[in-house]
Amino acid sequence: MNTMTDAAVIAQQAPQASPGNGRKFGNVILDVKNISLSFGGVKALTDISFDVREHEIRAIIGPNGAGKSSLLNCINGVYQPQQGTITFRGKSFRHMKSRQVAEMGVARTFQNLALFKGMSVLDNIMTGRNLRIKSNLLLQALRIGPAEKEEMRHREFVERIIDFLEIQAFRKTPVGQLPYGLQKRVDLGRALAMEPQVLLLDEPMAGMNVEEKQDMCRFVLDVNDEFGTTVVLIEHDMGVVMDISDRVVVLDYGRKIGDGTPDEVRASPEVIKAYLGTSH
Ligand SMILES: Nc1ncnc2c1ncn2[C@@H]1O[C@H](COP(=O)(O)OP(=O)(O)OP(=O)(O)O)[C@@H](O)[C@H]1O
Repeated sequence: MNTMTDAAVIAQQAPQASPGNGRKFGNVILDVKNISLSFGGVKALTDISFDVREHEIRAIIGPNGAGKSSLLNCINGVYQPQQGTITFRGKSFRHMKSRQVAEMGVARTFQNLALFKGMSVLDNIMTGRNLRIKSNLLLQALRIGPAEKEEMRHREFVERIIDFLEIQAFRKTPVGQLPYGLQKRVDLGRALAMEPQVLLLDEPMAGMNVEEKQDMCRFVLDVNDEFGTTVVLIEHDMGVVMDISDRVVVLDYGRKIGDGTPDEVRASPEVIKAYLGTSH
């Protein structure tokens, strides 16, 4: 999306009822406090704080290089911020491994897909169940006793996700043969297979055509609505962000310059300036 289009959406769209209106949120499930992250001399994030409430759809936006992915990577345990804390369901951490974060109930999708291209849709989504597989590797390999029953249960769960995402026709298709929009949907399915309480989506609509974006929006809203999953998403498409988010955090040069409902954020002169002043 070009500069004027982004800025135009932020500044000129007629204020509408926020999608947050009438929606019920729970307590704070994720609390990011005073996070700072540097790579050598590059300050990727400076003193970032924001919270996410249960059942909310929370967007993180900002021009290229603003620090969005770095922030998601801190929440996810991929990056370890030099300062600040992240509290997830009352448990605080700064240096947590990705696997531990995942075990606590946080799943994510990736900007650049992290799927096994040669494996089927079903097997890719099944990899999302790994954290939940209890039986040992030998029993799994031999598919005997409790391992067989457990695998059946996981397969049933994965089939439900496949139905939910309307990708039944591609169950056995190697992921690499699918159009990009469907690959993104499989990536969402893999994250959903973890039964997350918080789903982090890194540019879920990137590279999609209009129809694919509409489908993905619907799935994100349905996941949030039907499973009550809290969603934190990075997205460049301002129309999408303003349509589906309850609250929006705005970053620029690693600092937070806005935080509020879509209406509040798009009325902010600082946010408008950040978008007009960039080639993104
Ligand atoms: N692993 C890294 N090593 C060094 N610098 C990094 C690393 N990751 C990010 N940065 C720097 O941190 C800053 C923020 O980058 P980040 O990727 O988080 O921004 P972004 O908002 O996600 O950008 P984009 O919209 O282009 O994906 C940039 O200056 C980037 O060059």
